[in-house]
Amino acid sequence: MAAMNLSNTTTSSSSVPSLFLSTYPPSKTLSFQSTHIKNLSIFSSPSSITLKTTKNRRRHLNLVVSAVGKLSDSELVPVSPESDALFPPASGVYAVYDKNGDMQFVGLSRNIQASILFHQKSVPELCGSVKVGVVDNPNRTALTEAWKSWMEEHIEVTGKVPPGNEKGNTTWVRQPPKKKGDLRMTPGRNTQLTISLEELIDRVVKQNKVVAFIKGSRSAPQCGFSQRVVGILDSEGVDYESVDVLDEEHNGGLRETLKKYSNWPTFPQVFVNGELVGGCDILSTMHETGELAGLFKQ
Ligand SMILES: N[C@@H](CCC(=O)N[C@@H](CS)C(=O)NCC(=O)O)C(=O)O
Ligand code: FES
Repeated sequence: MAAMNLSNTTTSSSSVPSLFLSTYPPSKTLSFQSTHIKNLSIFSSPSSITLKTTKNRRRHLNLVVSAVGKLSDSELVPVSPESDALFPPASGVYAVYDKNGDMQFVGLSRNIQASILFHQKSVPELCGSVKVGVVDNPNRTALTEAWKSWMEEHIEVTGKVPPGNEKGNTTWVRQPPKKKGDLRMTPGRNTQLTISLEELIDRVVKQNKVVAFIKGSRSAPQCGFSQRVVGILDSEGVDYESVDVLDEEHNGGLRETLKKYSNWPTFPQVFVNGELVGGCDILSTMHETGELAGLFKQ
């Protein structure tokens, strides 16, 4: 926990009382001036000071107080995918060194433990050892300050930014999962089908566990009902195929043929294990009751 010392109280030449505070660990020295402050009461916590003025107005100062020490003073802990070195699931900064002891990356994280595990899995060859610094009061400013102080210290010593922090380097960042594309019933309008569209629909719904026939693509649904169903399937985390019934170029005639095939007049239509389950209303209810999750497990 950080402690604060009232190190000095002075009166400046303009007769405005000034207050100098220092923090321990010595992450920041803070000075404060106010014409409102005459008699002060000070209440402090690790993250803020409340100053009570003669007018009984409370003034809060949020401090950037962190328990992060210097990078050079932090302990270097060897890691490997097999090692059981456990880091705190806390907010803070971490520096990753390769097996030759060269620093590769300085990161900040809301969960140091999860971030390091992620790096160990994604780039084990670059993870030899790690230094961590927990930030006590992990607001955004405090985290950024801690990260900056480690970066600056490293740059001062080596004269360079760690390779993983160079502009454009994506080795250490989580890539958002790529959205699957939509399934197309034909390669294009000019392709002659050797089987009927009904048969093609039958194959698609029987050969894929979950198929959603929607208006628009899964990445840009063209109707609120379809959008809702895509959202439900995404949140269920199920692997599913989607077919855009509005795509006349690749799925010409599908809109009307599917209504006859399923005997269901509207879209979206969701099939599971070859059977029509329903549209937006049915899927929403089944999602809320948990029935859908059960069905996907079958
Ligand atoms: N209550 C329906 C709502 C879906 C709906 O009404 N869809 C309409 C408008 S998008 C539809 O597909 N109409 C037939 C068509 O556009 O061919 C459900 O639960 O799915
Ligand atoms: S396209 Fe209008 S409600 Fe679906």
